[in-house]
Amino acid sequence: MSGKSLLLKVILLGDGGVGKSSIMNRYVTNKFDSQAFHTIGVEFLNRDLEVDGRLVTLQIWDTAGQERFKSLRTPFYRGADCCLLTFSVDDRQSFHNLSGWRKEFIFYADVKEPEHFPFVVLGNKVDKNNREVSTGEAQGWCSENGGYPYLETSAKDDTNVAGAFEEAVRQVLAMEEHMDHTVFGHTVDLYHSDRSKSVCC
Ligand SMILES: Nc1nc2c(ncn2[C@@H]2O[C@H](COP(=O)(O)OP(=O)(O)OP(=O)(O)O)[C@@H](O)[C@H]2O)c(=O)[nH]1
Ligand SMILES: [Mg+2]
Repeated sequence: MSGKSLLLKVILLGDGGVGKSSIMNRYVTNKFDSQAFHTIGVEFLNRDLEVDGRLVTLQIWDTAGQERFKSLRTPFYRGADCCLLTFSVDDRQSFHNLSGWRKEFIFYADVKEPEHFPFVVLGNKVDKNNREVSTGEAQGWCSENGGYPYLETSAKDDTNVAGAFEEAVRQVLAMEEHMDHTVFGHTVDLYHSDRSKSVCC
């Protein structure tokens, strides 16, 4: 296990009321408030964890989902290592809005290669029995829209909350590994292209 802790910024996005603050608070403080207030702007909390032998400090950014707070949240998207796109399984509209959230994130975070960015999709409030979005439908959207991992959570019951953040870390680490290999590949390519140039001139 490496002794050095890696600082990762993960950001929770999704409609107002889907449970973003509740997920963050459940994970960091192990508390749940059944009458939580809407977030205004952004808030963040840190938590250390270990994933596959790597020590990680997660900086979790919780954003305000209500449309009227858009200008307060978007300046904080830059530098995020992973984005947790969140909807509530008892709210079909929040599921339909996932594409819009992804688009907003890519634009304001200025993501250069959106197809390689680690998104994770969370279907929250699985403890409720008035479900409007099935597991299969959500999984279908994830596989058609970039092959994102999908996790069903309940901040209330503490279902899969830790698992969601661990998955986020795994996605980032996997991406880093992929980038390392890509950079190595490019180095070799550049070497060859330089040589061919010198032959030409
Ligand atoms: N039953 C149930 N209720 C939940 C769950 N998560 C959150 N809630 C409730 O849903 C309401 C909204 O939760 P929040 O965490 O404030 O939602 P949010 O996504 O942060 O909303 P904004 O800050 O407006 O963007 C609150 O009353 C929570 O208690 C859950 O897993 N199950
Ligand atoms: Mg909130």
